Amino acid sequence: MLKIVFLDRDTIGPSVTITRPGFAHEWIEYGKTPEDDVAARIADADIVITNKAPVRGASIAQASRLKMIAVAATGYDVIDLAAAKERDIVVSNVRGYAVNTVPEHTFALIFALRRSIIGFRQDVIDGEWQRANQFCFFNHPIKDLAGSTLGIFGGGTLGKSVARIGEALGMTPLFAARKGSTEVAPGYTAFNEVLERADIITFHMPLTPETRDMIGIEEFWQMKRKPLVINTARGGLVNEADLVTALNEGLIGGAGFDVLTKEPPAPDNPLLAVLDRPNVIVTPHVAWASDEAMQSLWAQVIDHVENFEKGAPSNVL
Ligand SMILES: NC(=O)C1=CN([C@@H]2O[C@H](COP(=O)(O)OP(=O)(O)OC[C@H]3O[C@@H](n4cnc5c(N)ncnc54)[C@H](O)[C@@H]3O)[C@@H](O)[C@H]2O)C=CC1
Ligand SMILES: O=C(O)C(=O)CO
Repeated sequence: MLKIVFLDRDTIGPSVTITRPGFAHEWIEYGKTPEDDVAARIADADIVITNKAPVRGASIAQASRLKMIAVAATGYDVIDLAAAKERDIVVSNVRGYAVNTVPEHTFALIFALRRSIIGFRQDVIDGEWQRANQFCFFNHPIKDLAGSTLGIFGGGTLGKSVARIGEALGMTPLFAARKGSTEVAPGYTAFNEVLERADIITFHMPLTPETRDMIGIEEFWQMKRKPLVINTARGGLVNEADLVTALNEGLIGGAGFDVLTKEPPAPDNPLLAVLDRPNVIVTPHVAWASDEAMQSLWAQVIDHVENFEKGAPSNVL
């Protein structure tokens, strides 16, 4: 009987019904699994399910029965793919489930920052409006999205969905070509040109060795229009210390981040020092977490596990 170990049930919201595969199996479920405990917990597993608990090479090496890793997410940066491939371990991820939730969260951050919602809300709480003695109170910038340029880095499922919403709002989406690439595919714009022209920059690509620290101080200086910088993809794409420098030096108009290099953030994360600014919003990695999306994610996880058991693995990385 196949033994299935689910490492981090608690990262999937409590509203989600955790269904199980239809074939006979042994099921072991943990609420969360610290990185140091992964190896011991998967040591005799045939199938591992993980959302964010990292399955690195050292753990894979000790898991002699491991045949499949089902990633309960689109991003698979927590898995050592090379080590899994070497052992012919199937790794499947979930695709397309976040096509509404992540773009909607992205635009929630964009709207809030572009219209200074956080600052205005605080002003009313602090009594500023009441003291101003006029029917409205201007204290923060407000800009329309219509007519603005939306720079999108990552032209897959989520990048395309963000572009569609942007177009519906009267924005001009520009898809950025890969950093350092001399060729610009049709439908894409050179990386540096997007940095220069965008009023809003948003990331929708995986974290890989190639994309880590893709945006640092050099790139912030190229952002001529002082854009809002939104990251609902992965922490690590943007260098966080440089982001804070860019905010301090006024190189960008604001930052909306759903993802950080370490989650939850370490006490020395530089972004923690600027959280109270009206042009900074950090949400706790919840862009994916609409009820609808999480339930659909779980249905895909079970499909991939069942397909693997039938000998027809799906969404293989
Ligand atoms: N915050 C959240 O809750 C969530 C975050 N995500 C993140 O969003 C990312 C994108 O998701 P999808 O659009 O569904 O994935 P996708 O696989 O459909 O699209 C990713 C795109 O990034 C491009 N890409 C890969 N490496 C690149 C590079 N070096 N430079 C430029 N482009 C590159 C690919 O060609 C592809 O077009 C995921 O990898 C995941 O990390 C996904 C779901 C939820
Ligand atoms: O699907 C993803 O990549 C997520 O980050 C959700 O956990």
